[in-house]
Amino acid sequence: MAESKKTGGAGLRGQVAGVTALCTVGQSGTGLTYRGYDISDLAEYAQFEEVAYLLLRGKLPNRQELDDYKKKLVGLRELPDALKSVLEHIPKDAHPMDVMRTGCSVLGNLETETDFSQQDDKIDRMLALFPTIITYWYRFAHEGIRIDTASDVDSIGGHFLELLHGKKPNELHERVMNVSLILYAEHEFNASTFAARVCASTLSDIHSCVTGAIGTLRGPLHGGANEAAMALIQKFKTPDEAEEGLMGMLERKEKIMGFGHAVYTESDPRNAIIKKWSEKLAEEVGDTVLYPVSVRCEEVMWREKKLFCNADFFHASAYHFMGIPTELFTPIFVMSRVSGWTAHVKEQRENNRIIRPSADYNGPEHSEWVPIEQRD
Ligand SMILES: CC(=O)SCCNC(=O)CCNC(=O)[C@H](O)C(C)(C)COP(=O)(O)OP(=O)(O)OC[C@H]1O[C@@H](n2cnc3c(N)ncnc32)[C@H](O)[C@@H]1OP(=O)(O)O
Ligand SMILES: O=C([O-])CC(=O)C(=O)O
Repeated sequence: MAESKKTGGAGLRGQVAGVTALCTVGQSGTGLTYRGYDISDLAEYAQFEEVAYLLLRGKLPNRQELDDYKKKLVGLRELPDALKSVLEHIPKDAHPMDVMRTGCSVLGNLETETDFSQQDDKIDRMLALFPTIITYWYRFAHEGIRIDTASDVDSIGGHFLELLHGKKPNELHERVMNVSLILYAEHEFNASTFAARVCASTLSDIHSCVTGAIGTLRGPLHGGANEAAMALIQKFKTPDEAEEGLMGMLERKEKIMGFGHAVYTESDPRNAIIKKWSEKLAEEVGDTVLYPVSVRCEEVMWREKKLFCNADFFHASAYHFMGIPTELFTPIFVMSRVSGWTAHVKEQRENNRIIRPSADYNGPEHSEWVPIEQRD
C-alpha cells in the first residue's frame, strides 16, 4: 500500500472535515470510487447522465429511469431570454469561467430556489443549461451569431460539441466527452466542493453554492490547470524540446500545471483513462507533436520529481484534438462537476451544522488605540 500524504500543516491537508457517502479518493494511494463504483468501470460502461443520477439520486438508474432522466434534461436546455440578454452583454475577452459564474448567478435570480424541496429541479436545470450558457455566449461574442440552443443529441457532452461547432459530433468525440464528464464529476472534499459545502452549511440557496464553487474551481491550482497544461505543451515542437523546457522550469522551481495532487501519492486513476482517449484522438487527427510532447512531459516529471499527471494534463491534448478552444476547457469541468457539487450540497443539507473552523491567532497581543491625528 502506498504511503499516505503528509497530513497537518497548511491547507487543512489530511484533516477530516465532514462525512460523505459520495466518493473515496486515494484510499489505497490511487483509487477513486463514486458511491462504491470504481471510476474505471464508470468510464468504461456508463453514460455521464447515469453517473449524475447515481450521485444525485443515490443509486444507478434502471433503463426507464435513465431514459426519463435524459428526456427531462433535454427538455431543460432552453435559455431564458433575460439570461440570453445578459450573456450578449459580456465582452469577448471575458474569461469563460467568469461567464459561467455570472450565468449561474443570473439563473439564480431568474429561477430562484425559494425552498429546498425544489433542489432536484434546480440542479437538473443547471446540468442541462450550463453547456448552453457557455456556447451561446462564446458563439455570440466570437462569431456574432445567436445559436439555436436545441439539438438532437441527447447526451450533455454531445450537445455541448454540437452547439460549439454547429454540427453533430462524430461517435468518438461524443464518447470522449462522455468519459471526460464522468472523470470530472466528483472528487470528495476538493477545494471547489468544499466551498459549495461551506456555502450550503449556512442554508444558502443552491445557485449561491454553485456560483461560489465555480469561482473556486477557476484557479490554476485546481480546475484551471487543464488550460495551463495546454499553454505549456503548446510551447514545445518536439519531445526533446519539452524535456529541455521542463528541466529548466524545474531548476527554476516553477510549478508545472497538470502534475501532482493533494491526496493521491502514486498516480491519479483518471489520468490513464483520459490518456488512452487522447492517444486515440491523436491518431484520428494525425498528431505527431502534442501527444508525444505530453508523454515526454509525463516521463520527465516522474523521473525527476516522482510527480505524476493529474486528471487535467491529458485532458488538455484530448480537448484540443476535438477542436475545443483552450479557454473553454475549465467550463467543461463545471458542466461535469456541477453534479458532484450539488450532490454534496444535498448531503450537507441532510445533516447540517454550519461549517466554522477555528484559527490559530498569530497577530499582536494587545494594540493600543491611537487617534487618527496621531498616526504615522
Ligand atoms: C482536478 C484538479 O484540481 S487536480 C490539481 C490541478 N492542479 C495542478 O495541476 C497544479 C499543479 N499542482 C500543484 O500545484 C500541486 O501539486 C497541488 C495544488 C495539486 C497539490 O498541492 P500540495 O498538496 O500542496 O502538493 P504536495 O504536498 O504534493 O507538494 C510537495 C512538493 O512538490 C512540489 N510540487 C507539487 N506539485 C508540483 C508541480 N506540479 N510542479 C512542481 N512542483 C510541484 C510542491 O511545490 C512541494 O514542494 P516543496 O515541498 O518544496 O514545497
Ligand atoms: O481533489 C482535489 O484536490 C482536486 C481534484 O483532483 C478534483 O477536484 O478533481
